[in-house]
Amino acid sequence: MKVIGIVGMPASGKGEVSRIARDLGIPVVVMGDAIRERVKKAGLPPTDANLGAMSGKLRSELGMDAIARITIPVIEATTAPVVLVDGIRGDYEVAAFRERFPEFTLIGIVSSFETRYARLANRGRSDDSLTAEELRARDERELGWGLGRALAQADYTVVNEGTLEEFVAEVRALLCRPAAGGRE
Ligand SMILES: Nc1ncnc2c1ncn2[C@@H]1O[C@H](COP(=O)(O)OP(=O)(O)OP(=O)(O)O)[C@@H](O)[C@H]1O
Repeated sequence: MKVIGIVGMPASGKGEVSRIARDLGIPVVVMGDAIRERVKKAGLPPTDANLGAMSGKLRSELGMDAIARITIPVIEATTAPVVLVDGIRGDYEVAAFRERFPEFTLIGIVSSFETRYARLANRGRSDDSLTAEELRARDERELGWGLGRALAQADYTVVNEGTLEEFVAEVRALLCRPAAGGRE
């Protein structure tokens, strides 16, 4: 089973990569869904603060690779030859996936703070109404989980500073490359 991981700062374009993969027929497992599910079960609204607190709780109880370990059986259950996993936040998670899936490939998505902040303003998800300070705080929280170290371990890096069309073309080409875990 080939597993492709996506890592990037908040609003760098990871969700767009998932959409492109689905269009190519590659199933996508979103690590954040495990957190959203648990926040919902706890009867809490899916705010940035609640999602962050639940992630922190799982990591402190089960270890820094907790969400990866919760996600591995979900990936395996797809029984697909290629699966994309969205939501990697730390180097411990990368290590867990690399250990379980020898053909694991990590793709890093990179966008500047200004670009990410401008795109968030247009997205309108329930946890998106952020000031620049709040986005900085979200960045800091995720960097604290080892996001920078995970990005540094990427096998491929895509800079997402241009148009969506340019990004889509670059990601499609990458996902179709056999060396990147692609389908051909
Ligand atoms: N190149 C681009 N041009 C214009 N808009 C873009 C581009 N890339 C992504 N976007 C938009 O920016 C927003 C953030 O992207 P996306 O949701 O994919 O980020 P993310 O990394 O999944 O974010 P998060 O970490 O918060 O889940 C989305 O509305 C997306 O459609």
